[in-house]
Amino acid sequence: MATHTMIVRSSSSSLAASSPLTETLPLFTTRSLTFPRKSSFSRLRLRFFAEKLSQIDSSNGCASLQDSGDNLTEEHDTKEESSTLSITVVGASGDLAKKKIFPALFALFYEGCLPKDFSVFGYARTKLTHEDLRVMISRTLTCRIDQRENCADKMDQFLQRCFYHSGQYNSEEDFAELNTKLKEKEEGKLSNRLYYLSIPPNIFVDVVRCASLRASSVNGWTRVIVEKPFGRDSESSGELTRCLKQYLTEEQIFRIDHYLGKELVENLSVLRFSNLVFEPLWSRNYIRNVQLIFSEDFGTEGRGGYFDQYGIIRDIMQNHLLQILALFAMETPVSLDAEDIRSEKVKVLRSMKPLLLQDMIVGQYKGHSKGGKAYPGYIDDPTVPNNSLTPTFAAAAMFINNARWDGVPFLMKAGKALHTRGAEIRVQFRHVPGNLYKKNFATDLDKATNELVIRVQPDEGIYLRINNKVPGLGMRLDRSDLNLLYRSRYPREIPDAYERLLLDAIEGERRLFIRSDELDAAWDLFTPALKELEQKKIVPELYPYGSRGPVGAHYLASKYNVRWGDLEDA
Ligand SMILES: NC(=O)C1=CN([C@@H]2O[C@H](COP(=O)(O)OP(=O)(O)OC[C@H]3O[C@@H](n4cnc5c(N)ncnc54)[C@H](OP(=O)(O)O)[C@@H]3O)[C@@H](O)[C@H]2O)C=CC1
Ligand SMILES: O=C1O[C@H](COP(=O)(O)O)[C@@H](O)[C@H](O)[C@H]1O
Repeated sequence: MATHTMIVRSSSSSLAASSPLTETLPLFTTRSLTFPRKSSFSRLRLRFFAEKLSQIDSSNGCASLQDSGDNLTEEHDTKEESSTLSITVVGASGDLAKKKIFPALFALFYEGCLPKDFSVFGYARTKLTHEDLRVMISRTLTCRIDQRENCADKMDQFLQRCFYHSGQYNSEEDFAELNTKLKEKEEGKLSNRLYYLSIPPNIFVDVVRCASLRASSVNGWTRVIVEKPFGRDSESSGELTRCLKQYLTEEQIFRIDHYLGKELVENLSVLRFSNLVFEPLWSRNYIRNVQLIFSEDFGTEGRGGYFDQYGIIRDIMQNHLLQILALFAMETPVSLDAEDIRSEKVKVLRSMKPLLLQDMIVGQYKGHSKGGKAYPGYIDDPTVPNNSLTPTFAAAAMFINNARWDGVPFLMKAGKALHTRGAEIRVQFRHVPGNLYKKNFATDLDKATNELVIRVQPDEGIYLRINNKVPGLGMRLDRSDLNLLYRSRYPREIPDAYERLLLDAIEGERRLFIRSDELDAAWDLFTPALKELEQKKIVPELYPYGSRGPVGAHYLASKYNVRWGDLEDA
């Protein structure tokens, strides 16, 4: 096994002072050290692997190390014994914390992915006791596989490690008190601290300042996961990054885009780069268009206050869909290392043309009654102004100015309160030149093109639409699917995106987090059109709650000779 020797410095007490080096290998103090070359495979995963290998039938979460070939060293074990991990969820009383973060932490604990010595702190202004927090959290914890043994015991054990501290987000004193409580739990051991900012963005900087000055680790690493939105446009995003960097190094900032943690999005690179059949087709020579589609069958219920400031383009397109696009379209990275992958993503984003207003349409849902039930319109939400022009739906056509993708439309569509919930990538291939069977398709040769669909959610799957002879004496063709349905092929439940991302942040793995130059490139693509949209006060096309969205999306697609694949499926 290849090894690598380096000198590792001890980390310092301030968040900003923690160097990339100490970030990478935080558990070690000044000395020369030999560690496995495959450093992205963490000690936690390795330990889990070593302990559970014999019990696991198929890989999931921590067991993903089965083929790593790395060995555990006694040194690693000893270091882990003497270190602690504290995870502080800031905004613990909120929706995301309850729905996603605490359940993901429990799932990691349940799967044996957290270190032996960890504690979870909730921090928010709401006055709660430890017990109140535990009761609140316990309502949303589930065991991955129902009836799995020890689930109730595991929940109790997890809840006993959860604590609460009430404080203001801009109070250094309150964070100093938090620091005292964290230290009590850390019992003088080497302490690593992870903060999850599950709060509105306008208080990110206050929290980072207070945590940095008063509650960062003195002898281990301190990392901060920042939830989106990262600004509203290029300027505000740049300003946010600048402010955060007064207190944190880039290596300490983990900008989360939870779509990158979704199984099928992670699989994109595997599909492309480890199958000979796809990569040769992955260009303008064979691909006619690519569609990135997101839809939700519910409105902004309860989140109108946030949503009205941002709208669907900033909420979904500029981040989730654009990130998928970057992974889809990037060139082969030099390696699977975070920096190599992120550099390729930046490159492709910077090769894209900024979105033009004429290549975009916007919509907003209106109230609708169906089956005796009334569904409210967007502006019926009391937290949304009556005259709001905020889009709850948008479609856009984007282009990449490079040799691989020149002229290929990348169409995005995202909407709330539509007829269904789903997220998918659709790749429509070109026509077969001189198709011998064209008479079998009547006049619509478009119907004969192949389509690859990567269904991110729900019911994860990948299918390739091909033309096939219908069995029989005649020569009739139909389109059939070569179908990889995850629930049949991999019956284990798929981990939630937040589990993967939390584990990565704990391990210092940055591959699935957004680097600041990626963020800048992403905003540069959307900022001009967003500004124009708002300056011109473009009125969104209304569409009924529960419908397929505004008809403008079809006109936009047909401008580029494209049909939305999801509608053909319907
Ligand atoms: N909810 C979701 O599904 C998703 C959320 N996000 C992002 O995650 C973060 C958290 O989201 P979510 O949990 O929905 O947010 P919430 O609105 O539920 O806010 C989280 C907590 O922050 C505190 N808070 C809320 N508003 C303010 C305010 N104006 N000033 C100070 N404190 C406030 C409240 O705690 P207290 O009053 O107790 O201090 C609240 O419980 C946001 O950045 C959001 O954009 C990202 C993806 C999905
Ligand atoms: O980031 C966000 O994502 C959710 C959708 O996430 P999913 O994992 O449930 O698909 C969306 O509802 C929300 O508006 C947005 O902020």
